[in-house]
Amino acid sequence: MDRILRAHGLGHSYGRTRALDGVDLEVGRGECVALLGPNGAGKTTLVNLVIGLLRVQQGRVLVAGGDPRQATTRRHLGVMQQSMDFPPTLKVAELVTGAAVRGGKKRSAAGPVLAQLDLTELSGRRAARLSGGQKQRLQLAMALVNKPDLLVLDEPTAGFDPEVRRQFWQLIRALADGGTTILLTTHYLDEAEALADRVTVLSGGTVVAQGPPATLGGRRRGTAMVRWSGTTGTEERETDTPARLIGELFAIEGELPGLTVTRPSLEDTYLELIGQGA
Ligand SMILES: Nc1ncnc2c1ncn2[C@@H]1O[C@H](COP(=O)(O)OP(=O)(O)OP(=O)(O)O)[C@@H](O)[C@H]1O
Repeated sequence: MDRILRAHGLGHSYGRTRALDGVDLEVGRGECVALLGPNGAGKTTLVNLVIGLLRVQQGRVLVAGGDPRQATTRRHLGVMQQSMDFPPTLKVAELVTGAAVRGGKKRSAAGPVLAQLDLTELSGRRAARLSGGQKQRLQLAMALVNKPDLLVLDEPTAGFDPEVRRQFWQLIRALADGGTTILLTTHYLDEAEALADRVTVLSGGTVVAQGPPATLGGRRRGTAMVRWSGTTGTEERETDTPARLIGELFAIEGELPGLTVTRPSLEDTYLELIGQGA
């Protein structure tokens, strides 16, 4: 697969704080990859290395084959950061046009992107006065106008109400389905599940799990817990094949009062992975 992002062996410290330690991350063309992890896991540090805001201390990062600290490589990136204040006088269309011109595109590139993100009617509005959800769409328009090879979204829905979050998910999903390559960070497991083809879970600066959302945690997710009331109290067994185990138990016990079968949810698995499980 054509890799748009290749990061290998990344380590990063702020003074004595080890923020990243030996992190590998790859994103293939057309993939949507989520970086999931609790506060302080190292997500923003990793993103800042990918977008060239931080200098690499240890390891290597290549975006579209180039060093993200170089202006020529940054042209391949579209970035939406956690918060952005817009200058008080600038209007929506001016900001998107400005972003196009800075990226070496024609001014006319702005129109289709404004339409795509449902911003055409807001073109003449001052950006600073938009609602949170509208500002977020504007930031996305500014990131997309240069048709980036990699779109980077750092906690794109932090602080939004559920409806705005869901609308934004639809937008991102449509972009992903249209072939845009996306790297996003999130605290929210449901967001990673809704959007990402692949999830990388960071905790304490290292990758603790990687894979499609449904397979997070590997085999543990498939493991079921079978419980029943035995003569000496509650009995429990872990198994990958609960139907077979129950059949065997019935054959021995004759009956299994209070029988329950539970599987860990993705949420349980995630909390366990980041060391906050029960
Ligand atoms: N500029 C900085 N100076 C010192 N320490 C920092 C700096 N930036 C981050 N850190 C520390 O590095 C670690 C990783 O932080 P980072 O912001 O990358 O995590 P994060 O996963 O993005 O967290 P959050 O979800 O809270 O944004 C944390 O311990 C944090 O306190």
